[in-house]
Amino acid sequence: MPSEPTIIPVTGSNPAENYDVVVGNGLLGRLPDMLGERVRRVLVIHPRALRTTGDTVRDELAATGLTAVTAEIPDAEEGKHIQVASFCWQVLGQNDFTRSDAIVAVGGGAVTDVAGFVAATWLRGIKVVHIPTSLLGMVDAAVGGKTAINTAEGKNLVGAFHPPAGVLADLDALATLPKNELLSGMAEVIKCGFIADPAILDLVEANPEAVADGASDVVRELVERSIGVKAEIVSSDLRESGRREFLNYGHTLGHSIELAERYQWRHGAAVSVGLVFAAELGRTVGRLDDATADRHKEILSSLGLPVTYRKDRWSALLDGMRRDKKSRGDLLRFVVLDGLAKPSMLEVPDTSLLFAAYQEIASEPQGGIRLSL
Ligand SMILES: NC(=O)c1ccc[n+]([C@@H]2O[C@H](COP(=O)([O-])OP(=O)(O)OC[C@H]3O[C@@H](n4cnc5c(N)ncnc54)[C@H](O)[C@@H]3O)[C@@H](O)[C@H]2O)c1
Ligand SMILES: O=C(O)C(=O)C[C@@H](O)[C@H](O)[C@H](O)COP(=O)(O)O
Ligand SMILES: [Zn+2]
Repeated sequence: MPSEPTIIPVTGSNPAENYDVVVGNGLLGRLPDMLGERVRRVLVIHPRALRTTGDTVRDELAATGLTAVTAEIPDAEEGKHIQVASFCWQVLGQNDFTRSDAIVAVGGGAVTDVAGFVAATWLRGIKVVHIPTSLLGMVDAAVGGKTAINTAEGKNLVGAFHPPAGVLADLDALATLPKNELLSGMAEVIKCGFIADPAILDLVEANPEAVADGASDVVRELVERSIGVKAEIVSSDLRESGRREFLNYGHTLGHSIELAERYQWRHGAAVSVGLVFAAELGRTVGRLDDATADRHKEILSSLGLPVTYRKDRWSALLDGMRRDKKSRGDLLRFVVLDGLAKPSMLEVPDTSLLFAAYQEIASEPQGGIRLSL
């Protein structure tokens, strides 16, 4: 017997920004209702790797009488490029998409980010529904309305806040997700554990095998708890004027590593190192206790996620971190913990503090683990 879906509501400052994140199995039949009655044309954006899934979604929509077309885009970070957005704008234009039409994103976080960006910009904003197919997409990228593409200078440097009309997190998709991708998504799950819901950490530590099995009840509970953390935070601060910054825990260094690695590391792998760095920074400035700081390295490495980064890249990493969105002028700002589930901001005018924390995670150049396909 398939279990009932769980519905996690996200609210905005006006009712047009309210939507549901549905978690469960076999959810595709809910898509037409989520799109709403006025939609006539739908563009399904998917990566090459998920052509069959994209076609299934298109056919399902066409069977309900909608005009449904697909746009196949490059896989992973190669999709988060201005030329890919431009290609999607061209498809929308050639198919006469109006303001009452919609986009459906089918794929991992890279796809929901770029498809969300296309939806935010086409005619200054049309509806988007996300169908995340990776763990990371389900627990993080598809929820909250941040959309983005990368530029040569860094990660997510161009984007908009554009909440979806709904999210279908269909756990059946995890059946084909490679294990390293599932574990990469666990970095964001663990982030949620450290910033807001320590029960997540207990669950991961108590169930090492189930965590690596996308069909397990433990994974479902982790998905729901992580979405719960994100939904609660973005409902109170969609445009990141305050506590939404806490969701960026581990990302200041993480994004800089992704750039330094020319996006050959998965986001979750880079965030894993970034989380350990942020914990060391918290410890270095005397805010975070040893046990909680050490727990970062222990739990992430128990999943095979990387917790060190090559020591010869510091200067490039520092350069990349200056372009982090939390920076203000010359001032670098980091999310640190004052204790478990007590995130706060740390302004760092003196980069020697950062260098000291970096020494705690620095390894010989061959020491990094590559979590890419
Ligand atoms: N907008 C946000 O709030 C937010 C939050 C977190 C991360 N992100 C972004 O999300 C991206 C990372 O997302 P990701 O980890 O999903 O990476 P991804 O989208 O690059 O997908 C990883 C790989 O998994 C494959 N894949 C996805 N679903 C699959 C499935 N069901 N079966 C088989 N293969 C599948 C993809 O084709 C790709 O090769 C980054 O660009 C990151 O910046 C955005
Ligand atoms: O939703 C948020 O806010 C986050 O920071 C979640 C992050 O996991 C995510 O990677 C996000 O895309 C990072 O945003 P950015 O503003 O640092 O580009
Ligand atoms: Zn992230």
